Amino acid sequence: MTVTVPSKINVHLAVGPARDDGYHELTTVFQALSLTDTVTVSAAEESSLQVRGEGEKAVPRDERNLAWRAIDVLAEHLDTTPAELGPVQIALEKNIPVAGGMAGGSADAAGALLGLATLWKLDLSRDELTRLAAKLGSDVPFSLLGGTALGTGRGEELLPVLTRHTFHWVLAFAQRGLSTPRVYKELDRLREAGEPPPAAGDHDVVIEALASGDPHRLAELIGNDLQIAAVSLRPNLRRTLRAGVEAGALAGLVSGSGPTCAFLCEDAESAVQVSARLSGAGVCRTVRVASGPVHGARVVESDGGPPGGEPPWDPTPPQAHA
Ligand SMILES: C[C@@](CO)(OP(=O)(O)O)[C@H](O)COP(=O)(O)OP(=O)(O)OC[C@H]1O[C@@H](n2ccc(N)nc2=O)[C@H](O)[C@@H]1O
Ligand SMILES: Nc1ncnc2c1ncn2[C@@H]1O[C@H](COP(=O)(O)OP(=O)(O)O)[C@@H](O)[C@H]1O
Repeated sequence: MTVTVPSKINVHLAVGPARDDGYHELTTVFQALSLTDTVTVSAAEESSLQVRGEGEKAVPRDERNLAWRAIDVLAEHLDTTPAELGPVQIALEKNIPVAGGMAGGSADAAGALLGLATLWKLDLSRDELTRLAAKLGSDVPFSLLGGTALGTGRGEELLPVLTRHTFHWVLAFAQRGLSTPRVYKELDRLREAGEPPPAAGDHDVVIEALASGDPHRLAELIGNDLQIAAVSLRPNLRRTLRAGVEAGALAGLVSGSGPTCAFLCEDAESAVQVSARLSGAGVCRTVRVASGPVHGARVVESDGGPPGGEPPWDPTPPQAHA
């Protein structure tokens, strides 16, 4: 059973104060991008986890791996044990940077959940799968859903946003990842020390700009409250952000908690040009071109049965209005 899962960027990320449970209340606009991980799950004699590709050495191979934890979450939901469900082999083909603010671990978790639910022919509704996804992490429900969505709560409460237009992005991967909790803590620290002005404005206008399909309009509105914290921890991100715009992008921002920088480009051709210039600028480890929105976790190859091209749920959930 093979599942592809998108990465994400937050075109808008407004961070509220820390809650009693340690999470921050968010208003965010997610967009799923064409840079994807592939998760393959199969019944095996013995359980195993293989990881190949981008950042493979930095990915945990034990029970800390989010894809692996999907087994425990499914077993708990079914009131059984992983041993009862049977040994499985999980293989991750990674393209999404590890600890890069693009939800790579979340993507693998969503892919494993969908893959295992399909492999084991579990009768789970979309809502059930989404609830299980939220147990694995705040971003995992979005990795399942994909597209463009408004996220609230800790990021797990989603309202899909209808967008007919494709946007073109250039992604600058950094040498090393950044820890998400560390970046949230740094924002708290900066706020205690003097309240940096919010970078993210009003989400409604961002959704309108997405609906208009006009990248120039969107470029003026993208913003991420975590950017100042990521830049405080990695000051050289300032140079990367500047270099993307100098290379011809309309605007750039840190993706989620960073350190990946995402640059919005006028069109596909411009994205290729910007990526070539940015590669030559020597301000990051790797440059990739991606577009969005794309669909969420999707079974692309199943053993025996027809490929489950669409998720096994109602494809038209309620939508936010632009
Ligand atoms: C910042 C964001 C923006 O989409 O993405 P990434 O940069 O990680 O991709 C997310 O909020 C990351 O979501 P995710 O990576 O799933 O986080 P979780 O595993 O749920 O939480 C990890 C830790 O991040 C902090 N956290 C996460 C979400 C949130 N709303 N408030 C928080 O303060 C908490 O310290 C938590 O213990
Ligand atoms: N399948 C996975 N792929 C990548 N990282 C994983 C995975 N499972 C667990 N992790 C852990 O989660 C951390 C955050 O990873 P990731 O989801 O890639 O970044 P981010 O939260 O910045 O989007 C990593 O540093 C790694 O230790």
